[in-house]
Amino acid sequence: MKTLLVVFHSQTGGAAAMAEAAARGAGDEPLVTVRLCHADSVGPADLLAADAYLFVTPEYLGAMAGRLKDFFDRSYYPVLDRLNGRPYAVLVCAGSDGQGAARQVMRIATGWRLKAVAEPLIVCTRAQTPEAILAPKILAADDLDRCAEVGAALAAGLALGIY
Ligand SMILES: Cc1cc2nc3c(=O)[nH]c(=O)nc-3n(C[C@H](O)[C@H](O)[C@H](O)COP(=O)(O)O)c2cc1C
Repeated sequence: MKTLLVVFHSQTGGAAAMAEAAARGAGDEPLVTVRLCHADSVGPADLLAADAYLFVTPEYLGAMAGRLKDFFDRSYYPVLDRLNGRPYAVLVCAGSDGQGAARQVMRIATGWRLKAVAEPLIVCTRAQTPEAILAPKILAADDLDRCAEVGAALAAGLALGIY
């Protein structure tokens, strides 16, 4: 049995919905156990115990969410050189951009020598006003389907041992 660790943070629900959709997609693969975890609740031991990773974050101020960054800050050196070659993907929920957050996560993953198995998937909510940005997010079904596909592809590759 292989384990896929999905690590996320979310404030208004968008990234949480993306993480849940990806976990659901991955969950269809019987040979893979999926752990869906908030970034605050996981650390180095959880990374070492998993075989693949999905990092899911909102973009805040051009960067990944601070709570996901804290997870990386706590975990980076304890697992350095111990995750080499394991597969991962990044999902970002953004208002209108998302590239900065994706780039930051990928840079850390490169330091860990993880292997990207997909381009970062960015879902934009198009929220522009303070009220819209702070409102709970309901994502479109096709965007959630795309998240589920990333989870399913990662889990299938893991089960088949192709990474
Ligand atoms: C403090 C703050 C900063 C934000 N900065 C950006 C940004 O730099 N780029 C962007 O595209 N969206 C930005 N947004 C919009 C969020 O990425 C968007 O609302 C997203 O849905 C947040 O994910 P969540 O629903 O999981 O909390 C920002 C939102 C907040 C609250």
